[in-house]
Amino acid sequence: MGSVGEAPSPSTIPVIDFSRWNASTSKAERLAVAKELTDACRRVGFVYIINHGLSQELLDEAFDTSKRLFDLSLEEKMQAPHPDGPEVHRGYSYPGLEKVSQYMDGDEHVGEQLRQVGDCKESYEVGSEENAQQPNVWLPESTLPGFKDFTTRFYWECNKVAQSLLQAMTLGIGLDDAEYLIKYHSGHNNQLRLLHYPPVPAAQFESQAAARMPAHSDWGSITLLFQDDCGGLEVEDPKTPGKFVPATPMTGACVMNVGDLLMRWSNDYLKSTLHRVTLPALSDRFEGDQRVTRARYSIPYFVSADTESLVECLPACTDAQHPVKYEPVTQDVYRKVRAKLQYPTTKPVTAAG
Ligand SMILES: O=C(O)CCC(=O)C(=O)O
Ligand SMILES: [Fe+2]
Repeated sequence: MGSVGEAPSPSTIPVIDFSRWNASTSKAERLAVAKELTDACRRVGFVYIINHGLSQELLDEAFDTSKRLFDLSLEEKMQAPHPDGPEVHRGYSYPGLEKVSQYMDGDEHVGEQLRQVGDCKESYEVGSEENAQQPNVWLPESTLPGFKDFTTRFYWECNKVAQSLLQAMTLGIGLDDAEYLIKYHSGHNNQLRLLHYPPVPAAQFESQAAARMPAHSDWGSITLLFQDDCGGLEVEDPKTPGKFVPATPMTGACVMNVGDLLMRWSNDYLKSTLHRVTLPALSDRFEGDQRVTRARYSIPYFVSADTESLVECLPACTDAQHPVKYEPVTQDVYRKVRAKLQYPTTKPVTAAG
């Protein structure tokens, strides 16, 4: 494990004011934002986006909705259970069901061993209603009135931001066709995830019986992440492998990062960076005799290419000095290899974390 993070500095994770993209009609101004964004995605792989277009009111409602969901009893939440196995990633995952790891060789036995240390988190995944491969799993409306309506609306609002960011990146990368990336990202293969890391006695972390979310990279194209004020998200310092720096919460900002498939697509021009969730900052880490950690709520939105997309080196990312590094692969084949390691192939014995 890397060393504990130091104070964040904007030079580590850049901040981009995206109102300059949304409001601008000047080509030069848009190109400047696009270059800044692409540069951040190359150097760090992580960037704070401020003034992205989602109102604070909408974000507050998203966190309220998430809190209402996780405040339900386990029995109620299990009315929308994540289906068994790694194929469909929708509905409610109780603490310990999903194990995040960076292990990618495809050996299921190793995957099972990694799952011995449970991740102390619960989550709920929502997708497009039109994604037949990944059918949504909804709670009965009476269990959480308005949940389906709100999360569906929020999903499509996040997709608007994602599309603007992809357009800016297309320009920044230097692709001739301004719609190049958008064409592969209809939005129907994205995933909205509500995440709750419940309070846990510190001893469980100290004895390494539990973790929040170990270091990993995301699999898709880009991820937009909204986080509460708890803290704990850390990003690997691009200059010092193994050292993690905090991605300190910034009210209203979205933390954007590049995923593995976009890195591959760009012939490693863009960077998919390791990140993890540890305990909150020292100052407010523990409460009471049991030294219980604060709860954390976060909302990642994973943006993925459509399943049949053939991911082969972007035209602007190869030349004589930069030969193509990777074989073409479809989004679907790539996703299946990664998903297999995160969810057990058989049903675990208990439903409690
Ligand atoms: O909770 C967070 O802030 C990080 C979540 C994350 O990295 C993920 O779900 O891939
Ligand atoms: Fe992640």
